[in-house]
Amino acid sequence: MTTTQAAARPGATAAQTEPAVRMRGLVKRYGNRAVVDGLDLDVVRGEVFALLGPNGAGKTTTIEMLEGVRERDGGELRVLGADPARAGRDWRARIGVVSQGEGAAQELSVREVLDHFAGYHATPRPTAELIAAVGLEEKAGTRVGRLSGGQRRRLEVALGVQGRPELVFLDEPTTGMDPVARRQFWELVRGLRADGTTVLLTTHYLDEAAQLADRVGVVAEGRLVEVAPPDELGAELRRLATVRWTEGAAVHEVRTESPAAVLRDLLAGPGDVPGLTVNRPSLEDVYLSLVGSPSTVPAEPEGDLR
Ligand SMILES: Nc1ncnc2c1ncn2[C@@H]1O[C@H](COP(=O)(O)OP(=O)(O)OP(=O)(O)O)[C@@H](O)[C@H]1O
Repeated sequence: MTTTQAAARPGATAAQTEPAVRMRGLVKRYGNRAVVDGLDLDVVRGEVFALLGPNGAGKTTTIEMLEGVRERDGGELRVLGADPARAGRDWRARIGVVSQGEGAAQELSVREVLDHFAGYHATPRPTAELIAAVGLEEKAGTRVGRLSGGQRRRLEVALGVQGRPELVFLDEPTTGMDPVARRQFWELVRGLRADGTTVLLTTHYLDEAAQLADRVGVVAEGRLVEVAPPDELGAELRRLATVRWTEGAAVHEVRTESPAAVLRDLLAGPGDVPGLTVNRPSLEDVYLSLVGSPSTVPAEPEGDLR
């Protein structure tokens, strides 16, 4: 595993420099199988952190242990300065949760549900503001049972941030949302971050992680494979560009740290260079490589320059 620490913001006080989330050797077992297998990670206050990983990697299990709804089998855990397994109601009021597949009361309208749950918070965000933030204005009077899956997801996101939590857990928050709703949600998260809220989210959308996260952690089989800002993930892999071109029926390919030099040599020759492309691994290529799936990053150069 690589870096798990992030720098504290300059000028932060001692209380603020304590990470929002601190895990050391976190373990969860089912039978004799560790589905979370020794996670070490700090999420600093005020950052947006995205956990990425294939289905079954252990992301939800990890988040549920952080929320205090699932017991851990080993390791140390501090969330907003407390052990989630023992923390009380005051602590719970400081966190917001959007979990997978939650269901709100079917018979109430969107506005009624939000008004109802507002009563559980000391200083709730106003219902109208929440409805606008998740783009449900046209559905404010609609019964929850009549909402589409994506609209219900938006309502769950609104409920998760209603109490102005210091720390928000968002487990696959945009699953089922259309592209417009997803972008609206991104704005909501950016607004939370601007207010100083710490956000820990899981997602299968790499563009979402790249757009939102200060850092991402890639989890595979219960272990953190790498932690880095999205544009630095897989730095080793990304150093290499792939230059491709064709000569007759043959496709040539060179992986290089200095594609400009390769291009200069190629273009110095007589005539055109058909099919010439230069590619660097995308975030998706890097991710696939980190989780051990076949990727589009070529293993070896298949051809020479001339
Ligand atoms: N109550 C349970 N009993 C036994 N195994 C469980 C239980 N809950 C989860 N698991 C197993 O733990 C592993 C991790 O599951 P988890 O839901 O944390 O993965 P995930 O990374 O969130 O996946 P996804 O991307 O599909 O949501 C999976 O193999 C799952 O089958």
